[in-house]
Amino acid sequence: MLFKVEMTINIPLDMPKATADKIKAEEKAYSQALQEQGKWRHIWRVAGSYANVSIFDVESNEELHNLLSGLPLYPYMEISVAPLCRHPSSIQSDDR
Ligand SMILES: O=C(O)C[C@H]1C=CC(=O)O1
Repeated sequence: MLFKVEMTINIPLDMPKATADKIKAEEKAYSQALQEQGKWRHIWRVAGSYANVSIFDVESNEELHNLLSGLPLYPYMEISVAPLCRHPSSIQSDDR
């Protein structure tokens, strides 16, 4: 199941830089592990914003929820999720 996920990050201004840097490093490792597993298919920075648009490929809504709620930056994110399905005009031979 494919989902578009938009994440906007709002780290509190009073969070110490060392703390923020640690959480960001954990987030990067978590994200890259999921990308290597094929679950986090795409991640794009939204130009001009501390936000990303991502594509996830998971087995269920529950799996997506568990992955997203495990993000180290999750407490500081606004997240929106949209389910995706195949576009009838797509020339791709599969959903990749
Ligand atoms: O920077 C972001 O967009 C937030 C977050 C998502 C993946 C990652 O490495 O950081």
